[in-house]
This record gives sequence, structure tokens and C-alpha cells, in this order.
Amino acid sequence: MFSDHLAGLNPEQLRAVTLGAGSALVLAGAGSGKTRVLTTRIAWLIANQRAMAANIMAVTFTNKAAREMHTRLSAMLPLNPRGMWIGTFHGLANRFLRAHWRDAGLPQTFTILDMQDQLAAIKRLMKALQVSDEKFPPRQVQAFINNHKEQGLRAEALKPYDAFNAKLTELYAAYDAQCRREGVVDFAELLLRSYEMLNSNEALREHYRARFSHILVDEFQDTNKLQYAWLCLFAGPHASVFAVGDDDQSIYAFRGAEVGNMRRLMADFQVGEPIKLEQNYRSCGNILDAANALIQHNDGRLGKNLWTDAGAGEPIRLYRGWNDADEAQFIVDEVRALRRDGGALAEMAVLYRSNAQSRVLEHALFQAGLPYRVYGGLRFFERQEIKHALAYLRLVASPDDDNALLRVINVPARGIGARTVENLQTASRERGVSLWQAACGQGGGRSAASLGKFVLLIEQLRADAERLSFAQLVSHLIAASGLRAMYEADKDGEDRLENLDELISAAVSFAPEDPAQIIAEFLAHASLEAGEHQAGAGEDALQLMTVHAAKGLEFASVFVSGLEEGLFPHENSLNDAHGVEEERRLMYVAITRARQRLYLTQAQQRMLHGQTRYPLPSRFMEEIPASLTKNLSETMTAGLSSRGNHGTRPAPAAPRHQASTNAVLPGGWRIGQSVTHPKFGSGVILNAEALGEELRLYVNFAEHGAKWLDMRFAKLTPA
Ligand SMILES: Nc1ncnc2c1ncn2[C@@H]1O[C@H](COP(=O)(O)OP(=O)(O)OP(=O)(O)O)[C@@H](O)[C@H]1O
Ligand SMILES: [Mg+2]
Repeated sequence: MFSDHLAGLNPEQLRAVTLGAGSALVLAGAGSGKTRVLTTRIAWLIANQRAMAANIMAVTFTNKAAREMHTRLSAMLPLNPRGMWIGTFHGLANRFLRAHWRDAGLPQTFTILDMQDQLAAIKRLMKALQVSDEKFPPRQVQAFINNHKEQGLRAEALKPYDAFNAKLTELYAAYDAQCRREGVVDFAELLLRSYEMLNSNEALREHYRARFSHILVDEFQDTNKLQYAWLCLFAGPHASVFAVGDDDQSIYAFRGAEVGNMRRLMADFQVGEPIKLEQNYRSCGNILDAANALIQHNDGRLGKNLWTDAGAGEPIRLYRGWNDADEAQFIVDEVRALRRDGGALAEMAVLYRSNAQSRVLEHALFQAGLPYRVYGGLRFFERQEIKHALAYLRLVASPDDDNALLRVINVPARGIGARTVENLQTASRERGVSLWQAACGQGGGRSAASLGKFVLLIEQLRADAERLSFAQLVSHLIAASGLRAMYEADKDGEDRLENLDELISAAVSFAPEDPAQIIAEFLAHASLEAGEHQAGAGEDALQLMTVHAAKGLEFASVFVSGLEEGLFPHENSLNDAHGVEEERRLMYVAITRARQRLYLTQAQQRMLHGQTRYPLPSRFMEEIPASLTKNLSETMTAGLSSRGNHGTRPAPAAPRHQASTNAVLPGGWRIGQSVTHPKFGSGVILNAEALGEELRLYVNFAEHGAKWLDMRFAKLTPA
């Protein structure tokens, strides 16, 4: 019975799930059941004939979340998920453009450029236009283009205010022209193009407005301006928009997301009072108290209270390693212990602020033989060998795809040199045709022979595509292109071969919406997929990811690592209050991922971007009441056995808390060392910051209290 699914809900949740027609906003803290309410509402709408699957659009934040929603819905209802539009903004925009490729001015098999492809396309363009990449760093050009697209602004709409800006605008226009010529779209373009189409085509807009009577949006606080405008085009005046969000978890302001959209939604869709959910079902009391205490340091919150009846649970565990390897080793040891007690690795997550931090953690995990998966690192579909194979596939689908052609024209090496490629590019520019067409028209000459073979290879693959099944085609193309042989000949190619085989498996299990479009659909899937396809999926593995990637997820045990000033909060954020507040919301997201156990770890010495740093503990640590925590670095005794052997070994006789503070600083100073100052008298070094040649020591003087000293000037001597 469907009512069973309603039985476990609390009264506010039940009210939200069963609201009548009209729009609503659920504004509630982490773990209060927003996503659960949203999913249950979809099922309720269908089970009660308020809507049919085809009338529903649900926007989720990640592909993973979309899949989970599918799974939960299928469990609640006998349902064909196909009819329902559930996905990310990008995923849904892609679906829309596939259905209307002609009106969108796109080839039927248009391909999607991911961020790397886009950067490559920009570099290529700048080279052709002879624009200096020193004056105009390609990444900056890329950011310029994407930021404007995300605000819904085309190059023509911009009003350059100086010469530099004018050049960027010109590059933006030229880049868009190149994409149109090649029939490719980047991520931001998916949304902008579909937005423009719906905006200008009334018949189409009315068609969709008549169709989608219910539009549901998860993580609404992170929608940006264009996404909101996009939603408004799909949602006619009679649509019920059901949005759930949490202003305290808004973590994409840097990308243009606006909490202001909540106010806009309330005005545009006549939403009454937001529905509040106050019971947290995810985390134990200590964890929740820590999250509440932390977020109270932010100003201008909409304000919410969260409570739980789960009991206080365990204390939050703190650990301060004496360097980053020590911190990583601590995590490894704890993970092992949790596992011995029966915990599944998949229920444990290690979170970090920046991707660069994962390297040290990975190293420690690898040495310990603990299986792990990194989310949002190098994604499966971004691996070199996979991109090569996909480029061949893209050429089969549309040989005019210049990006794809350039990627593999000489991979594996087949004697087509840079000169030949330049000639091709010149010919293509002069004649206004794609590189492929230029290649087909190339006559005579020795280099033309190898080019001719390449053309033949692609033509042959295109013919093969007609008779082979999709999976056969992928397998055949990996062999016929020479990619397989190339990696077989490479003594380190084993992993890459495994990945290529994994690609074949992905092709075998891929289910297209429209079998006639399987290649294009698969390519789109590969561009949009967020890395859940890593080899070894299915194996129980520890989860590693950035805090951003952890949004909406939950785990029994969570380690938040690298809690140091400059790292978390990130140094780029420190100059303005808004920056620090956004970092604090990010910390709030991190803490609230944990159900039973939370660890907060940091290192006193860290190697980052090739520099050794001696960071201060993160201010966020101080914002968590000590009564909720237990400090493991201080209760640890002389042991040191498993963790003492990373880097400089601390003095063996020292108790743990001294050992862990025994890093040697520039100039031979040590944390914990006794010192004398001519004016302040005797004291102990508590902390240090090093920036290049500069060293600052934080010394606690017996008579004058703690002070920061700049060691370029301070006359400090060992006691
Ligand atoms: N009424 C309930 N009874 C029991 N468990 C519940 C109830 N409501 C939600 N939960 C559980 O609480 C956990 C958190 O729910 P959910 O993920 O929907 O929260 P959320 O508000 O979306 O969190 P976040 O803000 O992190 O996205 C889930 O495990 C969910 O199944
Ligand atoms: Mg959620």
C-alpha cells in the first residue's frame, strides 16, 4: 500500500508531501528529510493520479542523486522511469536539445565539450587567431566565456570597457562561431541554448508548459540566474513548482548561485510561508550541535533550528597530526579499526576542501592496501585512453568534429606530422570547411599517403557502424584504430587496457532512449557522467571526495581533513567576510554528512603546491564547543609506532602531544621549544607560519601572554 510510505513521515513532512496544487518552498536544514520529501511527493502525485509520470520534471544536483531518485521511485511505484524527466540541469537541457536539434541549429549527433575539451578548443582558436596566450591565459578566456553564458549573456550583448575586455569579448564571439561550425556545445551552452530556444519559440514553450504540471527542484539554494530563468520558461503560470533547499548549504556563490532565487521564487510563483522541517534524522546530537554552533557565526541567515531525538552519540574526535602524512596515517588507522568493528568502507568518507589534498591520502591508503574511490578526481571518461577511443567514436558519428579529429589524427602515431596538420588547418580556414573535409580533399604528396590512410580508416569505421551492434563497434574501433596495440606495446599500459575494456562493458550495458541515436546518446552520457563509473565500482571502498562533491550524501563515519587556516577556510576566501561565510557553509555541509562518527583532522606541517607550510588550526575548530569533542592527539601516548615514521622522526621519548608538535621549523625552531626574548622574557613556541623566507612564530610568554613575532626582526634565543 502506498500509505505505508507516508506512515514514517513527521507531520510537517507529510504536509509537504501531500500539498495540493500550487507552488511551495521547503526551507530546512541538513538531514531534515528534504530529498526524501521531494521523492515521496513525486510518488504520491502519481499514486494519487494528481499527475502522470510524463507531467513531472525533477531537477537534482548530481547524476548520482538522479539515479538514486529513480531507484527509490521504482521501489515505491510500478513505474516506467523513462517518461519522467529526472536529472541535473545539464542532463535535462541535453535531453531537450536532443529532441529539438534541428530547431536548435545543431547536427543530430552534436557532441558535448567537457571542461578539458573546451579549453583545448579555446587554445586552438587562439592559435589560429594568433592571440598571445601569455596576455590572455586560455583559462581566463574560458572563465570569461562560461561566466557570461551562465548569466545568459552572449558576446553581442556585452559592452567592452577597455581594450583587454574587448579582446576577450571578441574571443568569446569567435569561440561561439567555431562551436557552431563544428556542431559542438559546451556545458554552459546546453543551458543557454535551450533557454534561448524556449524564450523565442512560443509554440514550443506552450507545448512544454502544458506538459510539465509539476516541477520539483532539490538543492534549490544553489541554482544560478540562468538556471532559474530556464526553470521559469518550463514552468507556466499554472505549474506547481516544489523547491527544497537550505540557505546554510549554499556553496556555489562563486559560480553565480543566488540565495536570492528563493525570494524570487516566492514572488514569481505566489508561494506562501516556506515549510520548515526541524527534526534531523541523520546525525547524532553531538554532530548536530557542532553544526548548529558553527553556523551561528554567520550573519544574515534565514534562521532554522534543528533537533534530533537520536541522543548525543559519540564525541567528535579531533586529531592534530605533526605533518600531512601523519594525519593521513591516523585516518588509515581509524578506518582499519572501524572496519574491524564491522563497518563497511562504503559507509566511511574522507572529505577535503581541495582536490590537491587527496594525493597524500591516496598514498597512505594505497600503502595500507585499503580500497578507495575518488569522486570528482580524474573521472573515468576523462582518462586519456577513454578520450582517445571516444574521439574515434565521435568521428564515426560526425567526422566534421574538429576537436575529435585533432585528438586522434596522429594517435597512435601514423606519420601525420605537425606540418600536415597545419596545412589542413589553413586549408579548412581558407575554404570554410571542416578539417575532415579538408583532409578528404587533400591531393598528392608523401604526407598525403598517411592522411589518405586515416581518411580511409574513418570511412571504414563509419561503414562498420552500419552493420555492427554498438558494443561491437566500440570493441572493433579500439582494435582497428590501433589504440589497443599501442597500449599493449606500452609496458605501463595495463591499466589503460583495463579501462578500455571497461568502456566496452559500459557500451554493452548502455540503454539508449532512442536506439537509432545510440552513439550520440552514449557520447552525451560520457560527457555528463560524474565519475561513478570508475573501474572497480561495486567493490566495497572508502569514499574520497571534496566537500562540494559530498553535498546531499550521508555516511556513517566522516573524516573532515586539512582543517587549517588557508586550506579550510581556503586562502582565496580570507579577504572578505562573504568568502569566509561561504567557507563556513561548506564546513556545515561537511559536518552534516556524518551519521554516527565525525573526525576533524589537521596537520601542523603540510606540503602544498610544492611549498612547506606551517598553518594555524582552522578557525572553524574553535567554533565547535569543546564539550562536544575529544582530542585524540593529546590522549595518545608514547606509542608512535605506526605513525612515527613519516618524515623526520620525532624524539621517541616524547609523549604524543609533544611528539606531534615536534616539526622542525626554518631556522631550527621547534613548536614546543622554550625561548627567551629580551623584552618579553621566557616563553614557549606554540605555533608558526612560514611564507617563503618569512617566518612568524606564535610564542606564549609567561608574563606577557601569547604574541606573534616576525622572525626577521624579533631577537629570540633558545632558552
Ligand atoms: N521521517 C523520517 N523517518 C526516518 N528517517 C527519515 C525521515 N525523514 C528522513 N529520514 C532519513 O534521514 C536522512 C536524511 O534525509 P534527506 O537526505 O532526505 O535529508 P536532506 O534534508 O535532503 O539533507 P541534505 O540537506 O543534506 O540534502 C535520510 O537517511 C532519510 O532517509
Ligand atoms: Mg538532500
